Amino acid sequence: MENNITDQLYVEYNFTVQPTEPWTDVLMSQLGDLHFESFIETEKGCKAYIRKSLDSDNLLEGFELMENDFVDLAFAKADVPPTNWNKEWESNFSPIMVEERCEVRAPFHESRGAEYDIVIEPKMSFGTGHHQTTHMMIQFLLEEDLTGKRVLDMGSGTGVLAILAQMRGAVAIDAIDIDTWCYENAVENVARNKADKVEVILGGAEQLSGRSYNAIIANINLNVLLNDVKAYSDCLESGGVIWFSGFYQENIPTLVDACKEVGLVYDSQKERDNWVALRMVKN
Ligand SMILES: C[S@@+](CC[C@H](N)C(=O)[O-])C[C@H]1O[C@@H](n2cnc3c(N)ncnc32)[C@H](O)[C@@H]1O
Repeated sequence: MENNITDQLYVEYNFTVQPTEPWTDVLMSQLGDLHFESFIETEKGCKAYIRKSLDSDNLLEGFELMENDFVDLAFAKADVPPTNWNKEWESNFSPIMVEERCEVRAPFHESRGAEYDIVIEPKMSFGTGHHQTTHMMIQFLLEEDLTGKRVLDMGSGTGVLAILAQMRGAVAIDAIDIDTWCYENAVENVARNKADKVEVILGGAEQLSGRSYNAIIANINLNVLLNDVKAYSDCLESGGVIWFSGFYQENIPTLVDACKEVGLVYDSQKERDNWVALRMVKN
């Protein structure tokens, strides 16, 4: 399996975005919904990568941003030569430290002995702690006492937040992701960090029926959160906490309104470069 994952074939879409602000961020967020797995910002927009097996000639037909009058979008695409993603990461991935307490590093980085030392081999999955949203979720988890709690990490990516939840005392953690690649990668990272209370599950909100949690982590994107917020709330116990991220400051009222409808009350927020993370509590 290791070789299959490292040597998958990818297609690169090189996007020109006019104006780049704020549209490159919006574009990357929306491409995530179309199964693009990683992004590199460029001066003129971004490069986005999708597995060749998920690409098609008409992939972007009907894509909303292409028809948006406020932004000019153009792209060129090309096959990426077979790549050893482990090697790529070795040259690109620097360890990060959050609040001087939680380090997220790759296996080839030496440990600095942080209170929470998480080893992640991200390959093509989201969640190295470098992204603003992951960083804020780590901060929230460091502030919360999860002792004895049952936790859901929805949209778990590399599994970094589920692993941290166990380190913070959670006794049962479900890490659910809709993407097969993320699922496989999270299984590996959970084993690597000996996070034996984390169960990795492939799927989306349909996996939640009959489950119940004391706390939920959901770092995904606005569309998915709005669509699935009721399912999340339904499996959160009264008094439970839910953290959301994966959207911008301007989206807060929309999400808070949708939360109100399903009994979730605003508590507090964090911001990083216009990205936001919210802490909400269930009535
Ligand atoms: C922004 S990443 C977050 C990864 C990680 N939790 C972190 O904080 O770094 C969002 C993840 O949600 C997953 N995802 C997208 N839509 C989803 C859905 N409907 N249900 C579950 N997971 C989803 C993606 O595959 C991706 O891994």
